[in-house]
Amino acid sequence: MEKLMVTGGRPLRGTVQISGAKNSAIALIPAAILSETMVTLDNLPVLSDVAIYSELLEELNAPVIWKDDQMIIDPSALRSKPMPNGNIKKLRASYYLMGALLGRFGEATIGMPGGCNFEPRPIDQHIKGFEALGARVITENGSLHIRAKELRGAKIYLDVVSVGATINIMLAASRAKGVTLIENAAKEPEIIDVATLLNAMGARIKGAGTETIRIEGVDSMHGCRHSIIPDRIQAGTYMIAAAATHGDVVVDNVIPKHLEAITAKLQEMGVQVYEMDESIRVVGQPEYESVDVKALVYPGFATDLQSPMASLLTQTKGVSILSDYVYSNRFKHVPELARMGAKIRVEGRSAVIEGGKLSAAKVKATDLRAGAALVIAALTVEDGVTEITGVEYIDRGYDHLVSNLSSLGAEVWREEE
Ligand SMILES: CC(=O)N[C@H]1[C@@H](OP(=O)(O)OP(=O)(O)OC[C@H]2O[C@@H](n3ccc(=O)[nH]c3=O)[C@H](O)[C@@H]2O)O[C@H](CO)[C@@H](O)[C@@H]1O
Ligand SMILES: C=C(OP(=O)(O)O)C(=O)O
Repeated sequence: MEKLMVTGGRPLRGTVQISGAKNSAIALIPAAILSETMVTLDNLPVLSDVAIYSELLEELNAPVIWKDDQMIIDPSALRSKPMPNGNIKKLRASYYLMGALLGRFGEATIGMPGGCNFEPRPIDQHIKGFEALGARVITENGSLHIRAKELRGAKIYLDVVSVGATINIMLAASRAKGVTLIENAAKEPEIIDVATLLNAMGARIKGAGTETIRIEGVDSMHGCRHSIIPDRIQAGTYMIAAAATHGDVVVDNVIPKHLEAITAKLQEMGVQVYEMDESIRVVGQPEYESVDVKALVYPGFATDLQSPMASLLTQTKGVSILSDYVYSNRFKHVPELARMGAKIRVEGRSAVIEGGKLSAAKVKATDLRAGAALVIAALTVEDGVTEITGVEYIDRGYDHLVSNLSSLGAEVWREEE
C-alpha cells in the first residue's frame, strides 16, 4: 500500500489537462456489451475502476484492448455468466452489468456492488425499473438474480432521482420490446453521454438530460466509436485546489457548462473565474468570503465536490454551511480535516465550517472524494508534511494526480506505507 505525502503552502500555477469522466467511462464500458460488434471508446481516463471494469468484460468473454486513453471492446463472443463475487465487489458501478446483461441475454446474476460506501447506497430504484420491464428479481446469498422471459417497455417513475437507476434502466430498455418512459430521471451530463453512445450503437433514446427519457427498444445493436466527455468532478477538484492555494490555474479540456454550479460558488466567495471555450481559468485571491453550499442533483452543486469544497471553506474568514441533499451523511472527511486543525462539525446533513489555518497531520482517505478533500487541505498547509493513507480510494477517480499537481508546482509524492 502506498501513502501520499504533501508539503503544502505553494500556490498552484499552470495548466492541467482533464481526462474523460470516470462516471461516464464506467457506464459506457458495460453499455458496449449491448452491441454485437466492436465498440471503441476514446478519451478514457486511466483509473483503477476502469481497469477493474475491463477485467469484468474479459470474464464475460469480451476481449478488451486498452492503450493509453483508448479502449476497444469486442463483445461478439460475449457469454452470460453469474458474477457473484470478485471484481464485482470492488466497484460501485458494477451494477451496470445488471442492466446490460439483462438487455443482452434477458438474465443477470450479479453480486451487490462495492466501491465508495460512505453511507448505505440502496439500489431499490434499479430493481423497480427491471421489474417494471418484466423481470423477476430475487436477492439470494448477496447477489441479485434477474430474469425476464421477455423485456417489455414500461412507464417508470423514479421515486428518487438516481443516476445509476436512470442509466441501468436505459441499458435494459434499449433491448426491450416497445417503448419505455423514465419519469423523474436524473439529468447529469454522464446520462447524456451514455445515451449518445447507445444511440450511436443503434438505440432509439430521446430526452436524455431532461426528466423524461423515452427509449424505443431495438432488436440488435452494433459497434461504433465514441469519445467520452471530460470529467467535471476532476475539473472541479482542480478549480477548488487552485482557489485554496491562492494560485492561478487553467483547467483545460472541460465543458464549462458542466461546471456552472462550482464556478458560481467560487465567484460568490470572491475567486476570479474566467470561462473560455474548452477551459476555465481560476485565479485565487488573498481572502475569501464564507458561503453556504447545498449539494443537489444536477444542475445543482455536485455531491462529489462537497468534500473537496469543505477543505476550501476552511480557508475563508467566516462560517460556512455545507449541506448535502443527495447523501445525508457523506461526511467521513470531517474528522480527518479536524485532525488537521479544521474547525468543522457535522449538524444533521450539514457541515458547519469556521475559517482558520490547517496544520500537517497523518490522515486517512476513507473514500474517493474524502481523499480529494484531504489532498486540497494538505496543499494549504504552510509548515510540515501531511501523510495521506487510503490512496487506493483516490486512485479510483484521479488519474495522474501526482504528476498533474507536481506540474502545477505542488510538492507531492507517493511512498510505500
Ligand atoms: C458511478 C457513478 O456514477 N457514481 C455517481 C452516482 O452514484 P449513484 O448512481 O450510485 O447515485 P444515485 O444518483 O443513484 O444516488 C442518489 C441518491 O439516491 C439514493 N438512491 C439511489 C438509488 C436507489 O435505487 N435508491 C436510492 O435511494 C441514494 O442513496 C442517494 O441518496 O451518482 C452519485 C450522485 O450524483 C454520485 O455521487 C456518484 O459519484
Ligand atoms: C461516489 C463516487 O463514485 P462511486 O459511485 O463509483 O462510488 C464518486 O465518484 O465520488
